[in-house]
Amino acid sequence: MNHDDWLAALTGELRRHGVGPDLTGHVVAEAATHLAESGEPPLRVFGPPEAYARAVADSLGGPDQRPPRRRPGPVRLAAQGVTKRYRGRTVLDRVDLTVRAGEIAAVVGANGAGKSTFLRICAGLLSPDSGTVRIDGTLGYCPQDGGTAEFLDPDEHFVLVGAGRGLSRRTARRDGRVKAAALDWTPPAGTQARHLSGGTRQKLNLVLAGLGEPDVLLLDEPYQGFDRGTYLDFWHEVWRWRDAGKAIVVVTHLLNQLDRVDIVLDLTASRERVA
Ligand SMILES: Nc1ncnc2c1ncn2[C@@H]1O[C@H](COP(=O)(O)OP(=O)(O)OP(=O)(O)O)[C@@H](O)[C@H]1O
Repeated sequence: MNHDDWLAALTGELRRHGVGPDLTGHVVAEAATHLAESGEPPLRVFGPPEAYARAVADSLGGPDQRPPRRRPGPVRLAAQGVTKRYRGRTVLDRVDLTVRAGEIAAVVGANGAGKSTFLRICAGLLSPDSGTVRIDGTLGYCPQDGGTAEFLDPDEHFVLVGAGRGLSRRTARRDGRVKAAALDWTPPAGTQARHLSGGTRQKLNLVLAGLGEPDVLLLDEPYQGFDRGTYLDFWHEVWRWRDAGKAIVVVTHLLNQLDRVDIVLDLTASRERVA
């Protein structure tokens, strides 16, 4: 089944499941973008259109559809009125987000909606034009790409980042390797990051984000380049973090993940609302 046939079938299935025309258009456009970017066959990326449409429809069904979880704890991340402009163009307009210990928030929106910008502001790497972000606790950040040092091998990354989080060399290496194993990855000793595949570098990025068990995890589309098995491992790791009382923010543009999270911040919708 080619991309166009799959997208046409998805459109029909979404409508059959009672998804409205606007949201159907949005979901189909997102899927088309992802397919174009990944270059993979649609059946491999999303599965059969009827199953994907059902998952999307289920994810709109409200809290009953979500996996059971413990009661959330104290507020770990509080973003209020975050506004960012680039060359006079408003990318983020008074965005609010509150995430408590034991909660997962998804930041969604079309390409260019400002998801990465918002996460970089939350990570303290970028200043907002107005608004505030308060983080209570330690922080781990997994960038969309480029978070690794080309000439260091994975163990050297663990030691370097671990040192910043107060871990001894030995503990950092061990923690890094345990977290890598959760993603079904054995870091090769002596292989510099520049020689790792894109998906493997993302695994390294993700392991680094979680090193030392920070209280708040900011993950910017961390699963890009992951194969299907690793992708599932990734969500198990995120749920484990949630059960351990972490506050997690995951940037994504795949709507079929929304039933896996507790809070959804749709930046497209927020911009449309204030327009
Ligand atoms: N440093 C910058 N200078 C000017 N414009 C920028 C800068 N960084 C981002 N932008 C613009 O701000 C908008 C939001 O970018 P951002 O990367 O946050 O979006 P995104 O939602 O993460 O997109 P994607 O889904 O493609 O990753 C885009 O239009 C982008 O071109």
